Amino acid sequence: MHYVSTRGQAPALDFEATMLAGLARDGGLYVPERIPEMAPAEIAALAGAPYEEAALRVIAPFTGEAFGEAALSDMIERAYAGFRHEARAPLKQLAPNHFLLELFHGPTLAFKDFAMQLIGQLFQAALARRGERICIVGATSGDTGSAAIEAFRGLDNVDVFILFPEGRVSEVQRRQMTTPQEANVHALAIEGDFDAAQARVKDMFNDHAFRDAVGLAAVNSINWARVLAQTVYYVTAAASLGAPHRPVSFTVPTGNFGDVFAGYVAKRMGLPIDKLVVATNQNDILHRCLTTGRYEVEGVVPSISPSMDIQVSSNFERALFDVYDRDGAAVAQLMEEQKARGGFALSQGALARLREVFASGRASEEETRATIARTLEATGELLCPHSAVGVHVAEAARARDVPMVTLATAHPAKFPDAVEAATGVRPALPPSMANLYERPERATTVPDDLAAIQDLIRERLRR
Ligand SMILES: Cc1ncc(COP(=O)(O)O)c(C=O)c1O
Ligand SMILES: N[C@@H](CCOP(=O)(O)O)C(=O)O
Repeated sequence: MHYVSTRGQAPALDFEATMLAGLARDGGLYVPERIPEMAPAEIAALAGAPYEEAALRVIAPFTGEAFGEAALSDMIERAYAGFRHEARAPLKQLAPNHFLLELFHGPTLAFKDFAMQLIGQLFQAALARRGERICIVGATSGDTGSAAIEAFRGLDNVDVFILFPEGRVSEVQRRQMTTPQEANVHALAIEGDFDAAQARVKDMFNDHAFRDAVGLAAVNSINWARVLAQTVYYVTAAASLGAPHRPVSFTVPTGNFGDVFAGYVAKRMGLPIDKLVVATNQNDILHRCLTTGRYEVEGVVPSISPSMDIQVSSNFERALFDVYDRDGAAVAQLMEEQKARGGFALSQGALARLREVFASGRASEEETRATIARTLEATGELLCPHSAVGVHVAEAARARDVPMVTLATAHPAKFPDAVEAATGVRPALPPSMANLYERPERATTVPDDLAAIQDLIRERLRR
């Protein structure tokens, strides 16, 4: 199995090299040369199967020769052993034909753990075999950072630098990143928003001398392995609702488009997904784009769902690659336009092809708060604000005869202020995090300046 860049100019790589590379050297994102398909009988066999078995069946065809099946199976077992729910990704019914897929039972209370716990294992196996060390630099709007730190803390062949937007993550998210005391963990508060942080990370990958000198690696959904691991829970959810014999739709709270793109991969593998509904908060560039055909970056406006406060949505590039018939030059030109002019117009054909798969909607702050309150009252389920954006959009988008699954992407206790303001109920952290507020914090504030951040990283690596 080989992977190609969405901008068409980087060499094709196998799975392990793709995972270690992160961003392609032409600035693009890696995608599989072809998507392996699952036969209907294979999908049906996963109904009720343990999550780990489904993960092995979904992931193995993408990893090729990189890991033997037994080794991959062991890594998957270890990755999910620390989840607090036996089903890993349980489905709960909210209303007739509307289900919630709870993705927050991992160690850091967000869906990121599904991929990060696994790629922690995959990285360690690859690095041990190669005798290499890496320097992870990630950007986060709150959840990727804590999940990455949890997966890589304390490893002696990995340094983890996480750029989070200063003052724009919840206190729990910040403390999850600033309280680990291991020397290989570096929490950096950038004076800018998530888009700035992600742009600086991509700048570092595009500075090939720096990239090679420090052994740069990616844990954002820049890394194909992240997207791949997130594909699994679409398959388990659909199979338990009757796939392949019954279509299912998903509503996905969306920011960087990685999670919903994982759903798209599942659809391409043969999962009978009717619609993938992109749910945005007031930072609604994706909803506007799917509505008007124009992708126009506006300034990020902070919201009560801060992890989705994103305007430059990295993985949209992967979807564009497909709807532009895998024409890397066309995608590179759109990305250039976005960088130079802050936006681009989709061709009519590309827009039509996107709309065949994706629908979209947006939730205002008020609608998000009202959904948290209403859902608690009607179902007893306490939603985090991101999941509430999803539920609000799903309620408008769902068809009577197709089950809708809304992804619950984080635990409400990560956003206690917003949840309490909406409901009067302050969600408690799980016991493992009970003393989070007492632990000492450690973070360095950095300007939104590439050279300054690179200097800091070089200096920390020299110590
Ligand atoms: C809690 C939560 N919900 C939703 C999202 C959006 O996911 P994506 O960026 O993959 O679109 C994020 C951030 O990634 C998140 O942390
Ligand atoms: N919401 C994310 C933003 C980064 O997304 P990623 O999937 O590309 O890592 C976060 O919480 O950090």
